Amino acid sequence: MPRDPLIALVGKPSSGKSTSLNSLTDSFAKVGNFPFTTIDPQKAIGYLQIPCACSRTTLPNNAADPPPLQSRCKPNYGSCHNGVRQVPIELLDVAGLVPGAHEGKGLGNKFLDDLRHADALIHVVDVSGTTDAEGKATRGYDPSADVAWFRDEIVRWVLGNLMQKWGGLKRRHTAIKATAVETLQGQFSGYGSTSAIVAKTLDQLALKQPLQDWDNATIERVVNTFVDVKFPTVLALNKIDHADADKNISKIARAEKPERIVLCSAISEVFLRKLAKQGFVRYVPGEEHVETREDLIADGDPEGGGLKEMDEKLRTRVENLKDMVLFRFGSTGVNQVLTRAAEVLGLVPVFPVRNIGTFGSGEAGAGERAPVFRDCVLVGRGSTVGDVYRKVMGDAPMAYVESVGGLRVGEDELVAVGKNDILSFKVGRA
Ligand SMILES: Nc1nc2c(ncn2[C@@H]2O[C@H](COP(=O)(O)OP(=O)(O)OP(=O)(O)O)[C@@H](O)[C@H]2O)c(=O)[nH]1
Repeated sequence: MPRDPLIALVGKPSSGKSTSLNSLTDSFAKVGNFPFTTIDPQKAIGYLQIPCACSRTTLPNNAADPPPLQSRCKPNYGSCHNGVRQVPIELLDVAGLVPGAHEGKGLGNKFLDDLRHADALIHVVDVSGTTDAEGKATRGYDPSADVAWFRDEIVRWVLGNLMQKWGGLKRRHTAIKATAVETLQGQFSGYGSTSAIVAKTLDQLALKQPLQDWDNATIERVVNTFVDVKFPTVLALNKIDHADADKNISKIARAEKPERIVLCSAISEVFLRKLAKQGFVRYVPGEEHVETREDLIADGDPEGGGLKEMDEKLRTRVENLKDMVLFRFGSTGVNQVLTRAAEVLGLVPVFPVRNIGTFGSGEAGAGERAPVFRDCVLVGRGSTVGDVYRKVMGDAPMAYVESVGGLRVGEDELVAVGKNDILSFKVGRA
């Protein structure tokens, strides 16, 4: 059965991992329950924001069905507000990595061990340049170096392990006439790899020589590509509120693909949520607008929305944060970090419903209409209808699967956003 996707937060000490994790997990919007039964202390629950199926669907044969489906969207897990759904997703908090980790420096081995479970990484980079490679306080450090050495540590770890065994592995490969995918997967399964991941790695390289003829440079290319395929990474350039951040952001942005980069200020998000909880501001996580009592009074509400008055110091901090982060960058960026990680991972949200005619699951209360789209599961790119069936229904025998309009879909069809992503599963004999 496909397991739930897992995104790991990684980075050197003091880059802001804990603060980022807090800002991602302490969602003060009412988010309800989550579906993961065993929570280990290293895991936390984040909420991925996606457009909900309720925002794009009307009931078949009754396009004008009142009330709109959005008002009846009641997720079992997470929440849905105005068609934006927050879907729970597991995050892994990984120990800080320092250069030399592949030789066991710092918490190196523990870090690399933890990494095996991750499907994608969020690399939290301190873009202010105020911490050195080991996380010690400094000024003027170049954080683009972190991006390079960090990946290099993972590559050297995998490469080191592979080279130790290469001689024997090559002999066995030739003796049993294995394919390159079989031989490499035998070595890479320990990193949570699958044959599909190894096959994709080799496809990308399109190597001409057979495995037994690979030279060291070729093996290194294979490992580099494998690391990119197995650990797709988003760079969360954190601490953008800091005055020194701008020049560092430009340097990294010039060297990296734009889709890999997200700018964020985790501390600003944590601060705004705290102020909102304490009743000083109105703030919806992830949005540009922060409203204070003064703002609301100026807008004509003499009660100032019931918000508390801030002292001069607090007011100045909030105004600075608006200028330095929200106006300049549009938001604190933390929600986009997760959205981008889900994108690089190619996650597809699928909505299983009991009744494909009404999109409902469960019973309506007296005088109420049945709730819709109660469930949403996240599956990886390339997942089939059958994969989702097994994830949701386990080993129960499949009779058939229906998509919108009552159309039957085959087990091998791929699920994709807007296509076969609302499904109803029927158990039993076809
Ligand atoms: N200016 C600024 N400081 C931040 C931001 N995020 C975190 N910090 C500060 O950076 C320092 C380190 O943050 P942590 O979240 O503890 O970093 P960490 O990566 O978890 O550190 P370790 O636990 O040592 O691995 C703290 O003093 C935070 O307040 C940010 O967005 N802006």
